[in-house]
Amino acid sequence: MNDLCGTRGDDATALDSILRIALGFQASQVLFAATRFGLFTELARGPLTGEELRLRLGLHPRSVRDFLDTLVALGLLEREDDAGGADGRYANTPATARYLDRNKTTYLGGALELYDNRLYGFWGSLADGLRTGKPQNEIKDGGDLFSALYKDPERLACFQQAMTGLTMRSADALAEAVDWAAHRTVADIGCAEGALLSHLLHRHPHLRGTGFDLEAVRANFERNRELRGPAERLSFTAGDFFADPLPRADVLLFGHVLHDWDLDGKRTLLRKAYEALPEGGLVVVHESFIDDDRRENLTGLLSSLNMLIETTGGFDCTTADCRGWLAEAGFRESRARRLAGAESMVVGRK
Ligand SMILES: C[S@@+](CC[C@H](N)C(=O)[O-])C[C@H]1O[C@@H](n2cnc3c(N)ncnc32)[C@H](O)[C@@H]1O
Repeated sequence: MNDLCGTRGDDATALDSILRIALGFQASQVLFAATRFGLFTELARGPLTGEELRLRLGLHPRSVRDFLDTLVALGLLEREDDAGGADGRYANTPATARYLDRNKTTYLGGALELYDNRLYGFWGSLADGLRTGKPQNEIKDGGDLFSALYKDPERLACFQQAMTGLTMRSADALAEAVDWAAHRTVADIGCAEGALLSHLLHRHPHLRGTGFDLEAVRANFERNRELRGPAERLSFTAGDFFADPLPRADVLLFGHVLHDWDLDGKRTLLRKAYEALPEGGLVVVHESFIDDDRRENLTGLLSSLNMLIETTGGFDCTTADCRGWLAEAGFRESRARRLAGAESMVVGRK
């Protein structure tokens, strides 16, 4: 009989990997707590001993060493041990310095705050979602995700910052993967704060850009434009992409928008993009597309389950699915390409 004391080496590895998945919530909570305490922002000023950090963050002495060394083991902090046996000093890694310091424009913490405050709890009822096919968030009893989120300015701001942090992963890759020199105008449909547009316009000074999103987003967009610019080439158009025509531009971007909607919604948006584009114009869809074999891109697959939790009909798709819908909408050619990490894009040419 195979009991825990008698597991062989390969069984133990298999068991470890099951346990790592089962206890994944522990690592999430360690990262959420560190973000909530502002630990990475504190360390952005320079390395600190465990005791210095404890005092700055107002933590109890009992588990602080375990907490900090867990972050080291997770690859989220570095620790330099003092040769003389005194307290080691903790420092950010290059990645946590870049993405988890609240004072940097590359801060991803908005997304972590969203996962911590909203998704962590909602995912506790994934099984109910799988049984009923219904969302498990604020719209559990009906309604639209964005109207629900945007009723509360704090939740709106948190969601928008999260979107910025997530989408900026692909900003450099997008600036390079499209032949921008052949186009003069770009509109980002469902642009959120518009950080991606700012980046593209700075990288390509001949481009003019329009952000298109719900009226509720305007103030955040304008604040972000003041921060990042370029104000003279970047405008905002308020509208509802199902009820209103899309803005006319040479290139239309859809970032993490298609996956929010059911198949009819996706097809409608691509058809409207076709209508708004000139001959030779491009539609660029970028999100965590699932790999065509539906085995590898765990981020894309989990994102699709997240659409079950968050929306009434949304789901993530493969690049092959998206290219098929582009062909149906009339686009004469399309191509797919990896961007950064789990993100890819599909480009269709009218
Ligand atoms: C998941 S976010 C993606 C934001 C951004 N494109 C990105 O990649 O991070 C979806 C965006 O679509 C906007 N949106 C939702 N419904 C909309 C509608 N009916 N018309 C226009 N924009 C809408 C939301 O306000 C939000 O900014």
